[in-house]
Amino acid sequence: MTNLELQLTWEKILKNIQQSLAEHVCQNYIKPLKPIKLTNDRLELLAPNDYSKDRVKSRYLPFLKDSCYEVTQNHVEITISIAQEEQNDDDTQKELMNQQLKQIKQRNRRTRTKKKANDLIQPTLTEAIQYDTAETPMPINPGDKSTLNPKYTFDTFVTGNSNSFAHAAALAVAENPAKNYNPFFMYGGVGLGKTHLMHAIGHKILQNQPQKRVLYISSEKFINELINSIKDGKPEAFRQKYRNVDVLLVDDIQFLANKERVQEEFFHTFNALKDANKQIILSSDRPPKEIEKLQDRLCSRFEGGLIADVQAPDLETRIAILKKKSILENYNVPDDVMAYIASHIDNNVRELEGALTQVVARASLCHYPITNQFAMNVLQHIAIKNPPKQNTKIININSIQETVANYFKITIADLNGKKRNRSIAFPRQIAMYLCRELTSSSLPRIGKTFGGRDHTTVMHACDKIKKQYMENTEIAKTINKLREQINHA
Ligand SMILES: Nc1ncnc2c1ncn2[C@@H]1O[C@H](COP(=O)(O)OP(=O)(O)OP(=O)(O)O)[C@@H](O)[C@H]1O
Repeated sequence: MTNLELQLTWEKILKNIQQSLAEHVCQNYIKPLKPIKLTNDRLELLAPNDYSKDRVKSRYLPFLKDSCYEVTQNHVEITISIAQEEQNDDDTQKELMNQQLKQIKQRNRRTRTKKKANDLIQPTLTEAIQYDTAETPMPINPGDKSTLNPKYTFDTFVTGNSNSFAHAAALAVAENPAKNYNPFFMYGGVGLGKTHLMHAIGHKILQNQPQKRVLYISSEKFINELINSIKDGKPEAFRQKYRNVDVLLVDDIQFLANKERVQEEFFHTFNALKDANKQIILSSDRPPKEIEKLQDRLCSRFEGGLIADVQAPDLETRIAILKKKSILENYNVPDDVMAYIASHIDNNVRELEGALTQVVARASLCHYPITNQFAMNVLQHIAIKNPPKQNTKIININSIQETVANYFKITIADLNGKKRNRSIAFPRQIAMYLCRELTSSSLPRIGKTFGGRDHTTVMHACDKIKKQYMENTEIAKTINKLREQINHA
């Protein structure tokens, strides 16, 4: 089982257990558990501490087992251990943070007042330690692509009205670094492709000039390295690294807001690179003027080059992005499903791609065909912020039974009854299959509604109808018609 599959299955288990346990129990004891491994007979979980572990073991294990069975159809043993390392990591980080804070305070006492040192360094240090305490500046070699994501190139970037200017500007910078547009500053909302374009510029420059030193870095990492270089008493290593590159790309520069000491250092790095005719590329979630407490001298430097904004893509572009992603990832997703997803997630490409991945992963995990209805079910769980805009009918086991019974001119009592002749058994199996496909009901729940049948009967019906759906066009047509009626009746 891949990590993604494990996460998806765990999500389902969580969803299922919410029906049986109080919300505060789920929130406090079940959700903090982390799935490590799931096999046919074993689920390994990590609890955040001893207390949680004991509580879950003594009170909630049967619920976890039941939910696991409902989702996987396997009876599993559940083992819970404590996230020891994370605990240790936390302690170590706190300890390290205190040490670093102490050292920096001591050093600063020599040159600044104690109050100023605290004001300037403390927020930076605390923030840096949240990310990584082990960042130390390593110089970048000519032609080194290791800081670039190979997937983020101009070839894989889809253009539309929302990003055509940023794309054209990025391409111009990549073709002629440090000529006309220096710095190049991109801004826009979350998940709209700024990072992608930055990496694309890096790749293009290295493609044209393989000996260039190109460094992409998030501002968090930049801050970490700066803190560590101060802590280790090696500010030169930091300067060497950043001032010797040909192209410096710093992502999410808005995180420099409020961090005086980091801004100071970045100001000198910026000047050194600009003076040496090196290209600087920056991204932010807002224009320079709107970055809080950004020194005026930095703000005016950021505004001194080319600024491009990236907007949320329109529907056509969103569909094109999903098509591109499907080709790149080898997904087989019908056009109408991509259009459906694109019409429901409209302001974040990362979420858009995430939705596509979820639909594909869940379909493959549950062996369902990818249909609009299936996508709708998945999106209901993940697109809470962007609820489906069109009127969507409530579909449940009863409404499916009603449609199927009408279609085959039998009664709901027949579907739930004991008769096993083909004129009843076949519609019953189709109805079970559609319940599995169009609702999030578990096999046991479907079996129970269909006259108290066992979950294995439902499983058998679903497998059988699915096979026939693939092999027999008449049956496929019937099922498609029924789906249509269930969705629009
Ligand atoms: N126009 C596009 N064409 C193809 N993929 C895109 C496009 N825009 C965004 N993406 C994809 O969407 C995801 C998020 O994009 P990216 O990380 O570049 O966003 P961002 O603007 O940097 O967001 P953040 O502000 O959160 O860092 C990436 O996987 C990226 O490849």
